[in-house]
Amino acid sequence: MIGSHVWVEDPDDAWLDGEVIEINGEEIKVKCTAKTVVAKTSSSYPKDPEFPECGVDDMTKLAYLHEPGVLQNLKCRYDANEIYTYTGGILIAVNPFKRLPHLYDIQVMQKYKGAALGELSPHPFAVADSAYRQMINEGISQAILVSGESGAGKTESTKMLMRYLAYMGGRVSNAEERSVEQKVLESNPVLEAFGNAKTVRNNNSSRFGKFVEIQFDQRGRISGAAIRTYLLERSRVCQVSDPERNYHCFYMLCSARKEDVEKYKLGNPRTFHYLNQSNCIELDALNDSEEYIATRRAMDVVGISEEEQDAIFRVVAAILHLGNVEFSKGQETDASEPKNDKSRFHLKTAAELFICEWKTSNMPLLFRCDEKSLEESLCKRVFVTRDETITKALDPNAAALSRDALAKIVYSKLFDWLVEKINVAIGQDKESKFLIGVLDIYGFESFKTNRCLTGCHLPACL
Ligand SMILES: Nc1ncnc2c1ncn2[C@@H]1O[C@H](COP(=O)(O)OP(=O)(O)OP(=O)(O)O)[C@@H](O)[C@H]1O
Repeated sequence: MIGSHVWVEDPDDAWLDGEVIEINGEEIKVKCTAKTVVAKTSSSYPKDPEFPECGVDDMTKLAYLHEPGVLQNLKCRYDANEIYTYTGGILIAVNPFKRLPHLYDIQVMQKYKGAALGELSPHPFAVADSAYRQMINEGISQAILVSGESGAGKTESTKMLMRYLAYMGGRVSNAEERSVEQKVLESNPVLEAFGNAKTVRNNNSSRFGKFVEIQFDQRGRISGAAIRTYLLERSRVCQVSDPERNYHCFYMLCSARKEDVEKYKLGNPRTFHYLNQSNCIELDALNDSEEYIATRRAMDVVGISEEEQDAIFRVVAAILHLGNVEFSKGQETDASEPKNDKSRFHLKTAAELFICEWKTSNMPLLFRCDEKSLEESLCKRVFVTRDETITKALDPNAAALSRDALAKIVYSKLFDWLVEKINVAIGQDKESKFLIGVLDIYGFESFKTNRCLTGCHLPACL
């Protein structure tokens, strides 16, 4: 109808609103603020002329629940620093990309305690409070799903949920003993050091899914917790492209205190193949050497001993050395061998670092190899049939693929071990009455092509 207000799609601004000034069959002419556009009637949407200036705190209150209406509402709330909005029982968070500490302080937590969902402004504390109340009142375990695009703010929202649950179910612990909730929150830096990396969208992107299970006793007090992780992105260990980085721990270790860098025979990260495939080495807002110290401290807090920490970083360094082993043609047909002295040095160092004195550590024995065995495992493949064992030499390309597969599997085992270790340190309550699970699932990304860049089909690449 002429004079009605509509939304029409726009290639630059996604949606433009304006007034219909002409109708020609299937097409309408719309006068927008900056320009007049012609659009198909079928791809235009009605606009609510009475839409409140500051938007609505629950999308279900919108006169029209369509894409331009939802986006307009989120935008005007965002402009007023209102980053949270409900859609019924679902909370939508828009990443503010700036700290808003007044939204999360203790007074705010107190305000949300016991308030019904929808009574106060939309907030992760309200969602956590509602889950906690339902668990107590109905005696049923609860789950909160946090989902969204990479960089949307899932991990930050998860931390807020955890903080609130810790506030509600926390015990008064003595100064010497750390509470379960403290340990869960303090395990974050360790998991982030080994499971997060810079991606195009997020400088601290979680490259794994995480399910945190908070266990409660009959009285609603936290009695234990467990962290389960899923689908660590293994391919990143060997392949990074501009402007992304590998896992933070590799850069941290290269920037560690001098004695550690010397002990692990490291140096400039640009000299390592697994790091220098991307030009992005340093990050503006992240000091790798400070992060190294902070990670070590966080490891102390979650109960990883000095000896275990050394074992962990030896494996990290060994992976970097392994990545620098290049192969050339060997003497036999289709065989391979380390390319030169430099490759031999890295192979030897990787083998040395992989061998540890695992006396008191219960870390799984990843390797117990000398240089020769490591070389053989990379340059040859062993097939075991019912009657015999066949050893086949691998050409340089295949040897490089075995090297990468080994690096990936070792790294993912190391990550699993760390998670296990954190769980032991936090302590689980097998007798717990109920639990609240928070699932922070891997942010999805949309690429033109989604595939493994090596083209190999090794399971370790998946
Ligand atoms: N509520 C918030 N307040 C302030 N900054 C935020 C908030 N949410 C997100 N950010 C900022 O955005 C960055 C990315 O957020 P976050 O790591 O939570 O995203 P994500 O959805 O978990 O991404 P990925 O799936 O890649 O791990 C954070 O490092 C932080 O700088």
